[in-house]
Amino acid sequence: MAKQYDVLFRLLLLGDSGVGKTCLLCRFTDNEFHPSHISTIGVDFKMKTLLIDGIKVRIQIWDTAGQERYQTITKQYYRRAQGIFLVYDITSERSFQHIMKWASDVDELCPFC
Ligand SMILES: Nc1nc2c(ncn2[C@@H]2O[C@H](COP(=O)(O)OP(=O)(O)OP(=O)(O)O)[C@@H](O)[C@H]2O)c(=O)[nH]1
Repeated sequence: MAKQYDVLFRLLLLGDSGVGKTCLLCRFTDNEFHPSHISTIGVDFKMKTLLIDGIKVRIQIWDTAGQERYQTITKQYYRRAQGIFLVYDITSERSFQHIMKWASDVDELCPFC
């Protein structure tokens, strides 16, 4: 059976609830947009495989809940990530200001990320 991928990258989306993390992920993996906001519960993930210079690169993107009540769960995923996207809503200054808080959580839990 042919190998499904050559390399795997695990990436993580972080940011306040409602900033559009799930929408970004759906657009990237399925090229779809769903206007309703259904809050992510805990963590979810999607994958996409790209062919780059003949190498099959599988990207596994973990979509985390922005709501504070799920942070005990979501923080367990920081260390496993090889890259982290900090997401904010360009129409919400508050969500932009909170990026500092998300970044400091990452620094604390995952200093070598
Ligand atoms: N106008 C506009 N609305 C967007 C865009 N991206 C997302 N939204 C809307 O923003 C809302 C929240 O999007 P989600 O992707 O569910 O937000 P989230 O960050 O995953 O939220 P949590 O799962 O609660 O952390 C939805 O109602 C989307 O329709 C965008 O680019 N433009």
